[in-house]
Amino acid sequence: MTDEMQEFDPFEGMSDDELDAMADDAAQAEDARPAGEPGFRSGFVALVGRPNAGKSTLMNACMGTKVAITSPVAQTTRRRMLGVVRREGVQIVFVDTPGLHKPQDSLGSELNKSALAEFKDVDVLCFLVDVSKPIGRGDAWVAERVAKASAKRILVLTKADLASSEMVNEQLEAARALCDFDDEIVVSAARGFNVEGFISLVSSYLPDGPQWFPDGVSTDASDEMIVAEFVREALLLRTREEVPHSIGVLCDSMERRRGTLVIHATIYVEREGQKGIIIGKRGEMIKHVGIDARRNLEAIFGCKVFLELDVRVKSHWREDVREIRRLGYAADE
Ligand SMILES: Nc1nc2c(ncn2[C@@H]2O[C@H](COP(=O)(O)OP(=O)(O)OP(=O)(O)O)[C@@H](O)[C@H]2O)c(=O)[nH]1
Repeated sequence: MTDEMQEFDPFEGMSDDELDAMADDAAQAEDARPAGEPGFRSGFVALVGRPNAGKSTLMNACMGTKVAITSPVAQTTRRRMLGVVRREGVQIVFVDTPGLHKPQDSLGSELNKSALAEFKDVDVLCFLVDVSKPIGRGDAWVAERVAKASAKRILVLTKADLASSEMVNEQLEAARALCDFDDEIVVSAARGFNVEGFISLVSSYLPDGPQWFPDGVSTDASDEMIVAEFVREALLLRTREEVPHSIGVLCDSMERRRGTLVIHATIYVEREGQKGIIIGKRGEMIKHVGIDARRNLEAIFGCKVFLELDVRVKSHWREDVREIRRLGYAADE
């Protein structure tokens, strides 16, 4: 670099006020969303709430297809996942987030970080509350963060099929006290009740904008990520107590051979005993996990799948951020 270049100051002669104004302009330009077709609306809509509130089930119901895995096990969702829904003149990009909870380990902290990161980047925040569970301190903690976000806020009471209309009204009242919401809706994703109403409500809060994803793209998840998640779902549905929480899955390879998708995935657990449970007597458990996962993967990929599974022990991986990152469960930096 020459002396002449080192001494060159592009801001020379500008006052502090002018420099501040320039910085503001630059920030605004960065915030500005690309223009879409006239009258087209779009935006990002995060589904947030406590574990098990029904976030993934609602996203799948809106999409009319299963992209996110679901189970009765708390903290099923370990990665933020996008689900794209298209309606006349509008594109909604749903963001399914991990359930917010009191973390017990590094994995839990990463999951919370990953969910909270969405609070500042979306157009609409949907706070999901399970109608069948008493509202507790955990909901209040989430609501406090929802209240501070600049996005539009919608209260979504889920699992309406599990409650009488009296219970729904009581829960609505309790949830309204948590935060000042722009709107509210009661749904049952399992029964399809008000799912279309929810899509319309969310759409009404979206700004003018571009089509963020081309037609035909329904998620940002890679094929490998989908494989790992569906193997994990099959395991969650067949294991109990601490075992489901100790499971991590990585898709090692995927290859198309004469119309068949040949997949190898590794299941990680924390202890030898857990490995034994997952393999099961004479390999029965792992065989059934493989069958369940394969059925779902064949439906998703639309072809025959050959799925090979290994089980390995990785002690205390849930406390090791490097391992958490390797498995894809860490919050983005
Ligand atoms: N009866 C009923 N059950 C539901 C409904 N929605 C979700 N569930 C069930 O509730 C459980 C949790 O649902 P998920 O969609 O996995 O919940 P989540 O909020 O994504 O959970 P995390 O991943 O832990 O954050 C599953 O067993 C679902 O089948 C509903 O509308 N009615």
